[in-house]
Amino acid sequence: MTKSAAKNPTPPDLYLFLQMANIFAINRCSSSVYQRFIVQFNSTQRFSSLSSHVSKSRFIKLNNLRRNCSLSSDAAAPFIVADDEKYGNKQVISITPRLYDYILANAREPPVLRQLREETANMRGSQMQVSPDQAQLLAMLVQILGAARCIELGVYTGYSSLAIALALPESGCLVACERDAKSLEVAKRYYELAGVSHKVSVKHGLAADVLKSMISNGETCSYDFAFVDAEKRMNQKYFELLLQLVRVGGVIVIDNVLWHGKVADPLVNDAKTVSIRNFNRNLMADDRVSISLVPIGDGMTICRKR
Ligand SMILES: C[S@@+](CC[C@H](N)C(=O)[O-])C[C@H]1O[C@@H](n2cnc3c(N)ncnc32)[C@H](O)[C@@H]1O
Repeated sequence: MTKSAAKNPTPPDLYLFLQMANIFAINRCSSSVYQRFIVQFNSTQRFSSLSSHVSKSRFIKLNNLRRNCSLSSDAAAPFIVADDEKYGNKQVISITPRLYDYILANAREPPVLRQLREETANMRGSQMQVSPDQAQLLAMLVQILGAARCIELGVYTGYSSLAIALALPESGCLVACERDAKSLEVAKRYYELAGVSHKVSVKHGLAADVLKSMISNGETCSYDFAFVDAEKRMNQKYFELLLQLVRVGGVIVIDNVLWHGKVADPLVNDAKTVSIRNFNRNLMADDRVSISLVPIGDGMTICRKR
């Protein structure tokens, strides 16, 4: 116990607050999660004087009391879990806005992707787009695999599919599946602009139906890479169909597996969150694939078919 903690012993409510705060802080310290936590804590009415006015910097400082953290006085500094046996004394950092700016400044984004991102920024649903660092990871996976045949479920205006298409060889192909015709028009325009439309086979329809028809067409085990970013409650179904379409050694990447941190929050039990949580749990036990959950963007799990 530190000297100051000994002088001012932590009241039980504050201790509870700090324990809960720690749970959130080891996830991404996004302001939305943080704000929700404050709202939930407020609703208990047991600590309103603290919770209604606590600032993000205060939150981190409070947290700091309970852990041995390395933290600069700047509230924008990342939260670092250190010297904690629960985490094997590893350093695990959260992504603050300042650190995220740095990550984005170190992500390479082709000018045509940037143009698409900027055009989409004013459109409804633009927050659904993968981030430039995620797109860079997808392109990297395609290149490492030497992938020639890819599938994407959930195109929206085409940001992630364009990143994949740009990484494919000239003879490569991407089956890009989307149910919304309007956003597909934007995607098609950018495939043209980027000179990759010959690589992209656009499928306007429901993802599961498109996958089933590909299986019926005898395309099983003929794809190298798939990216899943469509209806979240359908992830398990998509995964089962994609396992048939992807070859051994091929890769399936699923987006939004952290679902803004809600999967780790036992108080959140809406249908989408429960579905993603169950999907993640099933994947853990699925020995048909090797897996790696990467905390990039909203969380992506990379699965390699065994
Ligand atoms: C998260 S967004 C995709 C974002 C895209 N990957 C990008 O980076 O720009 C999800 C998209 O999936 C589409 N979608 C949702 N359910 C679908 C389904 N059952 N079949 C096909 N597309 C679907 C939505 O219309 C939406 O455009």
